[in-house]
Amino acid sequence: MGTVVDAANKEANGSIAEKKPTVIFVLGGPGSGKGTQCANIVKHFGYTHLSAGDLLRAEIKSGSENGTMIQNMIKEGKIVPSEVTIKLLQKAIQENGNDKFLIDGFPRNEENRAAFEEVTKIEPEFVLFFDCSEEEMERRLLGRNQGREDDNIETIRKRFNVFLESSLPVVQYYESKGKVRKIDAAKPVEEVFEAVKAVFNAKDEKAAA
Ligand SMILES: Nc1ncnc2c1ncn2[C@@H]1O[C@H](COP(=O)(O)OP(=O)(O)O)[C@@H](O)[C@H]1O
Ligand SMILES: Nc1ccn([C@@H]2O[C@H](COP(=O)(O)OP(=O)(O)O)[C@@H](O)[C@H]2O)c(=O)n1
Ligand SMILES: [Mg+2]
Repeated sequence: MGTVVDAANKEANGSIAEKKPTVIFVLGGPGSGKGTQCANIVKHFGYTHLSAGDLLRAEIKSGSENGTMIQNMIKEGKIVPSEVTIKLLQKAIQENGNDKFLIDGFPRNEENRAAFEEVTKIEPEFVLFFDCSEEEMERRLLGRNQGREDDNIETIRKRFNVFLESSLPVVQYYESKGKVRKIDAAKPVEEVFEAVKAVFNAKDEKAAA
C-alpha cells in the first residue's frame, strides 16, 4: 500500500483498479480432459477454475434472456458471441477473491481471443494445451454421462470441425508467441496430471529464481 510501485500499478490499470489477475488458458478439443485436469490443478496449485462452457450452461439454467440463443448454439456446437461469454467470465473473476484463474475452453476462436484482450487487457501467462486424438476424444465424450445435450455423435462431429477450423488457429497464435505448454492428453488421467504438474512446478521455480 502506498508505495511508488503501487501507485504506478494503479495508474496503469486505471485509477482504483487492482493488479490484474494471473490467467492461464486451458485449451484442447472436446473431451481432451480440460475439466478433469483443471480440478486437479485447483487442488494442488490453488487456482480458481472457470469453465466457459459451465458458465454458459449456468446462464441457460438461470433463465436469462440470452438462454435460448446460448442453448441453440451449444446444441449445434457453435461458438457463442464473445460479448456474452466475456461478460460471464469477467463477472466470475470480479466476484472471486482469488488472483489466479484457469480459464477452461476459452478463447475458442479468434473473435474470443481478440475481444478478451481488448476488453480486459489481460494476457495469459501461458496456454495449457491438451493434445488428444479425435478417436479417443469421441470415445470419452460418448461415455461422459453428464446428460449434456451436445454429447451425441451428431453434435460431437460438429464440435470437432469447429475445433479444427476455429480453435486450433488460436493455439497456433499463442505458439508463435512461445506461450503454449503442450501436454499428451491421450494417456490415463494420473499420467496426464504428472505432465501438468511439471509445467506448473517449472513456472513456480522460474518465479522463485
Ligand atoms: N486421461 C483420461 N483418460 C480417460 N478418460 C478421461 C481422461 N481425462 C478425462 N477423461 C474422461 O473423459 C470425459 C471428458 O473429460 P472432460 O474433463 O470433461 O474433458 P473436456 O472438459 O476437455 O471436454 C470425462 O468423462 C472424463 O472423466
Ligand atoms: N468459449 C466458449 C466455450 C464454450 N462454448 C460453447 O459451449 C460448448 C461446450 O463447451 P465446453 O468447454 O463445456 O465443452 P468441452 O470442450 O468441455 O467438452 C461449446 O461446444 C460451445 O457451443 C462457447 O460457445 N464458447
Ligand atoms: Mg469441459
